[in-house]
Amino acid sequence: MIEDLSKKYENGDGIQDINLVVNSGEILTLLGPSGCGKSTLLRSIGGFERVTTGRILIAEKDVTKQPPEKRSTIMVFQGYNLWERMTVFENLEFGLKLRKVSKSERKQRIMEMLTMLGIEAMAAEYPQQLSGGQQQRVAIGRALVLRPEILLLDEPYSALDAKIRVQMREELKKIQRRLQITIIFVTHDQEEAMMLSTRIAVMKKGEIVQVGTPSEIYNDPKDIYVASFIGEMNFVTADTDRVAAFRPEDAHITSAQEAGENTYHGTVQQSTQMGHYSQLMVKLEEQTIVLFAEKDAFENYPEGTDIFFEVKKMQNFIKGVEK
Ligand SMILES: Nc1ncnc2c1ncn2[C@@H]1O[C@H](COP(=O)(O)OP(=O)(O)OP(=O)(O)O)[C@@H](O)[C@H]1O
Repeated sequence: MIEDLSKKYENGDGIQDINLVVNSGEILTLLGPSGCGKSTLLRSIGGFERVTTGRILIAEKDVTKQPPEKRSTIMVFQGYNLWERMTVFENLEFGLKLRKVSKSERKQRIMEMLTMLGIEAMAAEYPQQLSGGQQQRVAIGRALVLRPEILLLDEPYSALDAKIRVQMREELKKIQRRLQITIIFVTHDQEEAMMLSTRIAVMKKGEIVQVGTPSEIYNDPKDIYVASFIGEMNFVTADTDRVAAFRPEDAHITSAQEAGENTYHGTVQQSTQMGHYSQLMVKLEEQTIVLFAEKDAFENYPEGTDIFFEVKKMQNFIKGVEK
């Protein structure tokens, strides 16, 4: 649990007014653009920052002033920081030795962990002999073998290519379920957050703006900032203090004859087949919006075509709160 936490660097940057309850056994993602304070919050939880105000409690114990090694958290940093001169086995063994775990138990725990991560055959190899994905597994294994209550991951997949990232996320979810561990995960990638999280905390300029399940955040964003950060959102009509918005999938193409109350009319500016669907960029009077349509729709609506579409679910936001 985090209470009224702030961390101010000397230059005035940092995080403030952070209140957050992390539930045991969940994957909570801190999501936001670069510089919004995700890593600062994660490092504070892990004990790597001296916080300015507020408290951090883990299982009701106040750990705010405790060093990292006294906390039941383990942090995996972005660059993994594997020890290059140690084998994979030794990388995992180091922390166990410090904790005075017996040799036989060390071996058993390490081999169990490597097997769970599918890298048991690499136990005797050195980090630089491994692929990026394998190194990432070693870093996670090195943390998990110490059996933390909370695993802290700072953009762990940012160095991996798209396909491996997806695979790693699935693996992480499986491991998390199996070990029933709590994970706090930092990312700026909204798709990654949607895929992985039990809940997402969306951050902006050092503060948390909304916390909720992926579907709560997606279906009921609190303000324009959250709405535009997660998924596609079209902002259409605006009166002096409100903006109306809809997701591309909440609109469907119709015709002039069928036009009803929530029907809009525009001109197709760009028509693209995206794979299993078509994407149409449509110019309205003032804005350009995005529509999704069935796979072959791009052929029926080439650039320059007049198009009518009906919006099924419109959301309203107060203007200016995104600033
Ligand atoms: N050690 C530091 N000293 C001074 N300012 C810092 C320090 N670390 C971070 N900051 C500043 O604090 C703010 C939050 O940084 P932080 O790294 O937590 O953001 P982030 O959301 O994790 O972004 P990124 O994904 O780029 O790491 C930024 O404005 C950053 O420049």
